[in-house]
Amino acid sequence: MLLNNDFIDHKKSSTIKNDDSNIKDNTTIEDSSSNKVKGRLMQNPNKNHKSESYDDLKLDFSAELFSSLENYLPKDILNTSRDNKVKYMYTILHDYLPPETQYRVEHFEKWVNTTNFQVIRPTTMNKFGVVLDDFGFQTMFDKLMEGFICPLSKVLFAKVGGSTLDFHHGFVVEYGIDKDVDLGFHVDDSEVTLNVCLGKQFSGGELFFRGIRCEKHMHTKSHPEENFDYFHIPGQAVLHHGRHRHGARATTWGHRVNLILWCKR
Ligand SMILES: O=C(O)CCC(=O)C(=O)O
Ligand SMILES: [Fe+2]
Repeated sequence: MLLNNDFIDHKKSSTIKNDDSNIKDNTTIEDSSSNKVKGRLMQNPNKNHKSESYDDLKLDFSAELFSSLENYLPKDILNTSRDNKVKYMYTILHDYLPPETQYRVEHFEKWVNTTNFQVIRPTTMNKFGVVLDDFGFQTMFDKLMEGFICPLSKVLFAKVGGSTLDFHHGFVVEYGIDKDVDLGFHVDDSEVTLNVCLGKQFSGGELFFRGIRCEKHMHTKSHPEENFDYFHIPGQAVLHHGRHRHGARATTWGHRVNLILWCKR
């Protein structure tokens, strides 16, 4: 599942009210006249609903994501125009992944490196990068996991309890000159992983995937159809099964910073 980021000005979202019960989350949305409204998703998808296609729109997040999220819209939004649904969903997505987050993460990473502050490195494989959960990101990650990753994982990663994720390990990884170069072949210590490319300019750094395996079969051969390279693009993210074997190729030029959220239960 790929997620992406460069579209509508969410402040233009119109005021939308609804009184559905069975509400998953209360996200405050600000419209152009600064009225506070609630953007909400249902706890369970509407199974009888056939989602619209959003392929023809130039969206900030992938069209597929909008089609999936549509099933979780409250009834009174579900029956409105496609434009209205897009605005409503976009506002919720924007709230969970605000662009400011990217700057906060980068700033924190720089501060750690310039002050030589002692931090726990995210995994035994990284010499650079820092764990963010302990530095004020806990609530934001809780919200991101609960309101955004769980609904998607419930559908995409049901076998590993996608909807019951309740623990996360969030960190940034950094690659480039004087930083890490690449990342070896591994599986994550997670059920589901969100990997967001924060920037900046770089060459290389592709993720190579080699099929899902349990711990015991981690080193078995992959089949050709399991081999897949994912090219990072700043502002885009990939959500993958934690046991999907992968690694990151060398960042051959520039500076790459990614935000990783390992979600567990
Ligand atoms: O460098 C990347 O984008 C991947 C990082 C990763 O796989 C991890 O930290 O588990
Ligand atoms: Fe990983």
